Amino acid sequence: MSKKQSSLQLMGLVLTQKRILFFSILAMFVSVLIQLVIPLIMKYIVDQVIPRQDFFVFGGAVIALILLPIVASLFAMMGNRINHRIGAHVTDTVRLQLFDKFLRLSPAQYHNLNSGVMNQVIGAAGEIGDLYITQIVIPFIFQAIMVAGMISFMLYLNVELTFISLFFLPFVVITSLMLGKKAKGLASDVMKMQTELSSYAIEFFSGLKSTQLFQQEDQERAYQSAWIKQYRKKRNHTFVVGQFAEIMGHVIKSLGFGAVFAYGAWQIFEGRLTIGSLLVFIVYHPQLYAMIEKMQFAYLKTVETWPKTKLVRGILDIEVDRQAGNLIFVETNEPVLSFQNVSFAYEENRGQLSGVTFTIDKGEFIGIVGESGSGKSTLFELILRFYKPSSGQILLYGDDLSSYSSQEIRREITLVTQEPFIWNRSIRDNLRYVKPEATDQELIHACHIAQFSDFLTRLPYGLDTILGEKGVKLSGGEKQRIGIARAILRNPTILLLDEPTSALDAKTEALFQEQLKQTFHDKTILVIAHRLATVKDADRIIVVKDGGIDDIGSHQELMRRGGEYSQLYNEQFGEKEAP
Ligand SMILES: Nc1ncnc2c1ncn2[C@@H]1O[C@H](COP(=O)(O)OP(=O)(O)OP(=O)(O)O)[C@@H](O)[C@H]1O
Repeated sequence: MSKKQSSLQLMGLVLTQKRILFFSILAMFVSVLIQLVIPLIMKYIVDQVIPRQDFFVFGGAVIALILLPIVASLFAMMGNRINHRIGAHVTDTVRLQLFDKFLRLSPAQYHNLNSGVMNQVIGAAGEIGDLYITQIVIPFIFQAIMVAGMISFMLYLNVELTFISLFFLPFVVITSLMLGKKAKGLASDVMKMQTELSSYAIEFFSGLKSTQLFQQEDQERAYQSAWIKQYRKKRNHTFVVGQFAEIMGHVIKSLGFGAVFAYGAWQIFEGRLTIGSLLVFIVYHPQLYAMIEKMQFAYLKTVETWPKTKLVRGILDIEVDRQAGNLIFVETNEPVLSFQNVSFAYEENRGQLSGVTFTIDKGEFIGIVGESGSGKSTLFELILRFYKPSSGQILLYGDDLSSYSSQEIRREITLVTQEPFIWNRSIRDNLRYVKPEATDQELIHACHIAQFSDFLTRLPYGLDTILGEKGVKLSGGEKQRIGIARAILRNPTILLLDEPTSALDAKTEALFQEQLKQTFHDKTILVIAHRLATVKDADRIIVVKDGGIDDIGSHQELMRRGGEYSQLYNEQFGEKEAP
């Protein structure tokens, strides 16, 4: 999507409210018209009613002068209320659009985003809708109408005096443009600092234990205090720029007012202008500049809001993969999973896989081993389509993985990681997260296979026990068993296990494996493990080395060949125990 299209989207959101926008414009227009008419009534009183001493008309005109501003402000209020509704609509819609986009980002995309960006963007959506659209964009339209109306009336009354009044206008424009440039740079710096703080706030509590353990409280405090100091400096600078714009506005307005008054008086002396007309100019001139000041403010705010609008647009413009889809894997005689000369790198020269080729048949139990950082988890990331291979093909039942949507793939393939994510909700909710319609019986059955039942029965609130943020109230092994129970509930065609039992004791792990093989006897299971005992009984073991496949075979075959696997095995169990 091009930038032009997404910026149109924002205005498009305003236009979806065109019915109420019409009433807002109407209300503001009536208010503007009344305000423009008031000085003309004053002119009429001064030039015609007072000289005629017509007290009846005078009384009526004075009542109109009192009532009209009240009516004008009522209409303005009505317009503002509608504008707020439009702004709220824009905010809500943009927030939801952003959230939908966040939900669809791939790891490659969100790893590049700072974690504070989410806070910033959600806040920015509020600013764009509530402040920018409501208080800047829509009022700007009326201010422009009002300025045009005033200038037309002024020209009609006296051309020379109008030009004198407008003489100072270019100065306002020049100051705005100059200050706008400065304000834009400052706003961008302020936004970057706010994003930094949001990220820091997110990390702060996760890292607090380490901070205390390594006694780095002073360092954290120093970081905060440096941030506060720098932030205050930038904010002060922004404030000074704003104040400078205000002062310049007053100076220009006063100079203009003096010039209009002096030139108008001189024209009265010469009999070329009535007192009433000068009165109109005296009222219009400050009003005109007040409107222009507001437009200047709108410009500066637009410039200030620009980095945030750009950020929101940037997020909305990120292209995401096709997510939805209802294709079902059709089991064929083809291997369930096949890597054909697959290569991939997260970043240039980082985390490379190259020329990976292997085939897995339905119902196989496959172990994956290799040194830390060799690329084992990356294989799973590619299977689940969190990343795409840079070359080669991954086939599912003979079809290229790219012909399935990510939803279709993740419906059939499930991953259990070493540290499953736990929500600060009950055990029931954490389990049902993967299958909302699961009955308690199903949950208990899954917990039984995951060797979690004993723990569950010891809890006073059972499935209703709340687990704390990120599962802080659970041990590593308990968290892993929740992860395993979730996978069992999903009942996938292919189960990927990435060190799912690393925190379990050997006895519990053996019990779990036995249960797993029984329950998933017709499914394909791939297990990554450092502890070779976990995969020793697998049908085949894939040995990964430096981003490539070193060897594939059963435990006995690999031991006989005496390669990387036998070395790893001997390191763990000693030469004596090797078969
Ligand atoms: N998101 C990422 N961006 C950049 N590089 C990454 C990313 N994730 C992993 N890597 C790199 O890719 C390489 C392979 O990582 P991977 O997690 O697949 O290894 P592994 O064999 O599973 O390691 P371990 O046994 O320690 O879990 C590593 O060098 C790692 O630093």
